[in-house]
Amino acid sequence: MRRTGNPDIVEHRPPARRLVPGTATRRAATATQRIGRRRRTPPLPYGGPMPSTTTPDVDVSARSWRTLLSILRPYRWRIAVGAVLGVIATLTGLWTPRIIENVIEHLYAGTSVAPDVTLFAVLTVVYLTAMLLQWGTLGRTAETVVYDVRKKLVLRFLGGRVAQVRERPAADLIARATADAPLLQLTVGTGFVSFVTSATGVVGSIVLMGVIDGLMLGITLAAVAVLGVAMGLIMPRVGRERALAQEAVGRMSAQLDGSMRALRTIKALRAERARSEAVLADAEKARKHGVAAMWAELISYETAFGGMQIITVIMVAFGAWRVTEGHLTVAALVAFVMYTQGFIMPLMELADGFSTIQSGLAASKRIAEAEEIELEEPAAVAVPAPVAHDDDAPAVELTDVTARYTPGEDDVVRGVSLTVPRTGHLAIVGPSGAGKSSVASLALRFLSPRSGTLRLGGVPYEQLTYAQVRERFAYVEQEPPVLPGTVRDNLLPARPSATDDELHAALTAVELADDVAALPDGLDTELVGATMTGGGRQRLAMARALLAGAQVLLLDDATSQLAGSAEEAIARATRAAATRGAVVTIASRPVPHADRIVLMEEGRVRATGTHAELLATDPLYAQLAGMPEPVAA
Ligand SMILES: Nc1ncnc2c1ncn2[C@@H]1O[C@H](COP(=O)(O)OP(=O)(O)OP(=O)(O)O)[C@@H](O)[C@H]1O
Repeated sequence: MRRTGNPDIVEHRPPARRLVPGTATRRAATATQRIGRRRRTPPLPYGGPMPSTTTPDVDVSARSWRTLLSILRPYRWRIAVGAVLGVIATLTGLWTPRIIENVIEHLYAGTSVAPDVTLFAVLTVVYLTAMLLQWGTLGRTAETVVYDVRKKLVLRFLGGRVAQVRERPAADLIARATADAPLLQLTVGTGFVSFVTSATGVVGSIVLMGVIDGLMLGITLAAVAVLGVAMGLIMPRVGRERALAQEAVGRMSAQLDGSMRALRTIKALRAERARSEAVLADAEKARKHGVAAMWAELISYETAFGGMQIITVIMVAFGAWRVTEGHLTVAALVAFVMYTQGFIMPLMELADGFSTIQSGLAASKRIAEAEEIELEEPAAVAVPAPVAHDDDAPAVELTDVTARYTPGEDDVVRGVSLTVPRTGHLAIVGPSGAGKSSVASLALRFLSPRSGTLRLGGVPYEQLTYAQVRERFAYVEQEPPVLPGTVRDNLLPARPSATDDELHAALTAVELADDVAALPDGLDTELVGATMTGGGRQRLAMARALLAGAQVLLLDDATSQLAGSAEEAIARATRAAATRGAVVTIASRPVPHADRIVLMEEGRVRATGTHAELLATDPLYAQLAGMPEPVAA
């Protein structure tokens, strides 16, 4: 398998195997072609994003090995079968020079070459069959490894703890599933297996060359040892430079992702050039390390092939002398030179396998890092036991809850106690940073309390699964995003069984029905988040929340970007929802129509009351309302 420019496309190609050292298969992969091919289809590192927030780290530690082996363990038998098939193909190819030797001998002796030709044909069939099976087995396995790794990562990213997922740049995580995973494919396809088959080829060639002429083998091995040392010095540099290029491309992708998200701000600041330079600085580093890796690779191949050509010339000259001295037949010399020529490819495959495994190690290290994100709940809790909620208990109850986002940092919610009744409208109001959204995060279990208790319908959160908690809420987050897909895809997750009429009713409630009807494909129009107004996204999210019909409608600044009739429509819908269940709105301004208001400041509940009560008694609330402070204060 070879890497192509596209990180997701990895060309399947069996490791160059030797049917005949120096013949069709062998010649097809001469040094120049190999280098040329690499140039045309550069290895992934230069083409795919590989974000990392850490400093470049090319550590190939025992831990990386353990990780790589544990990722590949489930496929070990299939990889072993591939390796065995590769060994069979290699051993088959090893006999070819001996057959040629026999053919020449028989031609000199005037005897029939039919048995040799027949054997050659049989070995060719065996070789082709083994290659076919090896390619098929490894290709399939490699694709399966990538799929399984991607599946694990996607499930972890979407099923992981919110705080842990959010603290990592999204582009970084995405790259681990998209760009790192295919590197394992290469490791399966060419890495381990080419190690085994190449070693077989090298050992087999040595044995057969020794059978032909021990002295010539000795000289060849001495020369190859010198070459091996040179290659050993150069090849690790290839791996190092590749990894550094991967890191740089990764940082570039994170930079570009952030800049694209802030496109309008960047343009308004006329900062396009500065941002482009910041992105391209990493692109330049990737280019620099890519070129360094290419040169190291080029030098190693040039050294290997140049060296082997020199060895071959020496062997031809030395062998010719041995022939004239009567120590060797011409046929044996031909066979020996063929082995010499064919010797280099397994050696280079060994080196190639080494650098491929290094890339696989780097990739598995990053994949393992992503797998450190803890899942909210193990798969075993997929079918939770039913819970008996107390019908008389409040919808949600927080008792003396304290929480923080990062261990060692300040608490952002401090001893908060509040009750959300089963029906009615509760508002949580406070200045920016007061901890209002953090309370919502606690209620939705995006954040875990450090102390205190949360209850849902009288049942402590610890006795509920995350899903059991969240099914009771319909949530509109601050600046809600558009989900990938159509209008319908954006609504149905709230109630998969909803009919078109129900979808239209929800859209009508937020005054979005006419806009959707005007779209080219109505409900089935693909939405592009970037082209939707903030108000449009809020109304769509509100429609989704209304459709869910959950017990608690939790709205975090849900109308901040709305005005006029749309805002009034949502206020109407909210009032209606408050008669059926609980509505909790979070706002930084007073909410006059709420039944009860909890005023928060610096993570604490500062006061509780109705709008009129707080307006009359609390200076902060009055200040938020833009009114003069109460006289009593
Ligand atoms: N994911 C997070 N990681 C770390 N700290 C956070 C995180 N989210 C919020 N905070 C911090 O927690 C504190 C409370 O923030 P929170 O968003 O809950 O306040 P808020 O009252 O909702 O403010 P706003 O109205 O501006 O959204 C702030 O100091 C904020 O910086």
